[in-house]
Amino acid sequence: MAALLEMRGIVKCFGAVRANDGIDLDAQAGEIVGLLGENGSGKSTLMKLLFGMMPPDAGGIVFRGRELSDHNPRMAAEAGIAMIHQHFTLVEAMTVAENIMLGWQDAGWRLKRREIADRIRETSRRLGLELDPSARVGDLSLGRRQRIEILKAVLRDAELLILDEPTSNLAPPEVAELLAILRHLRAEGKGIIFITHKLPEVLDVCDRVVVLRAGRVAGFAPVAGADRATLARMMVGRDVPAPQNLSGSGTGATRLSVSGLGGAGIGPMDLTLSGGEILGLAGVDGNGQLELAETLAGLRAATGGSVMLDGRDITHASVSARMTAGLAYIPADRSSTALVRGMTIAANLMLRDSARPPYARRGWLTKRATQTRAAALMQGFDIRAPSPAVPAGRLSGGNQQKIVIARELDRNPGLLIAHQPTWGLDPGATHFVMERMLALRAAGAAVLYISSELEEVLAISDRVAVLAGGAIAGIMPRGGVDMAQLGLWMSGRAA
Ligand SMILES: Nc1ncnc2c1ncn2[C@@H]1O[C@H](COP(=O)(O)OP(=O)(O)OP(=O)(O)O)[C@@H](O)[C@H]1O
Repeated sequence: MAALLEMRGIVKCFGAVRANDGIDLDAQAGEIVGLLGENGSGKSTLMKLLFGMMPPDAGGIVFRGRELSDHNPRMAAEAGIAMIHQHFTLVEAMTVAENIMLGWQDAGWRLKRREIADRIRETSRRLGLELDPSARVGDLSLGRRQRIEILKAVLRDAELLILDEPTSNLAPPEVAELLAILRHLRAEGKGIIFITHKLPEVLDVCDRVVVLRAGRVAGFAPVAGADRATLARMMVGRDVPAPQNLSGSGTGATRLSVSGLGGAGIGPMDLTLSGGEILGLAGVDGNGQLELAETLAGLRAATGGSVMLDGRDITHASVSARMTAGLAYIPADRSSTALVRGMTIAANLMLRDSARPPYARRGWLTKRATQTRAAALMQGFDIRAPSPAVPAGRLSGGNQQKIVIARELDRNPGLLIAHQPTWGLDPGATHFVMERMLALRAAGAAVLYISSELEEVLAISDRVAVLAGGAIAGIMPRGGVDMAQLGLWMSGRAA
């Protein structure tokens, strides 16, 4: 049987960077191909070329037996390829059905509202999308919005769906639902290219993996018989050990003391964190994680209670006063809140030090000091880019995240608030970041590690707390973790 998709010898360079360096990739109808690779290995670039978002420098694409060249996204969609973007192109004030209709007129479709609603209901039931045509998009979770994009693709008869890290912003139940939807799509004969760094997802749903490294195919294998260690080794080219969480005394003086803290979506809440301690905050996303992190970082106002850092009251302190007091913050949504995409890597790395000697003198950044520090951080954190002078927005997603992590960790903070710090990072980078958090702990810092990845929280924390409904449902020491109890807390059923 001819392949649904054949990409041959694909090359794409950005200046001196060979983002794709002669890549071959096939996909069949009715199969899920996992496209894996380290941060910056060329996955997104390859998919952008396939979808016609930019032209390759060399190579050929054959889709359903026809050569696809000089195409743009519209032509790719007409040929039967759909790209499910991470940032959705939906109008929030409109209903699901209205959003589906947008663009249909262009495609020459003339359907009555009722017929459209019927089609949506039928397809939604068949694929397990659980979408109500009359629901307002603004009221729907991220997972549901993503499903509207999948629905759009299916209703337009897409034969190949590209999903680039589709699970990174989803809560665990929604991840499981998405994987079930992918299985339905496969059963209907669709081809799927699935990019993810989460190896359990790959093992769960993919038929085959193709692994990229530095713009080339480093390996491919059927998923049957593979395990996490094999996949991680194929991606990184070496074994990725589990982080060693050894000492973890937590016996230092209290660094963070939160009492009766309230704000929009959270509280009142009490929390203490000692130096030399990592407190893992588990829980299903959307239960006040963002609100708590932003209130502690000074981006949202507290409406009650107090926050003390090293004995100083910072409840109403500005963001910069908190930073000066020793607080560092890695937000979950790094690309829009913590990075200035148009600014260089060096400038982004220096954002917090732009007024401090030796990096700044009389209000001006000193070029040599900043370049030297930026180059050192790029090396230390394995930020892959041609030079510190490249705009941050040109880096791969994972490398952009490493800029923020490097900047915040390098300041040797007394208190680090890390919200989903490993989102978008490959296994090697994830391991590295966890090791750095442990080093920070060993140096006496307090770390609040907020993550919906329970496995990570359990691996790194000295105590595990659960946030549910904007409140701390309970806290237990790492040694005595009771999974059943954790589950109850996470589901919001206190027991
Ligand atoms: N528009 C661009 N201009 C310059 N360089 C780019 C551009 N887009 C990508 N690159 C470079 O191409 C390389 C591959 O990037 P790509 O985004 O394809 O990686 P990726 O495998 O998707 O990574 P990640 O897992 O971090 O998302 C990187 O070195 C990146 O910096």
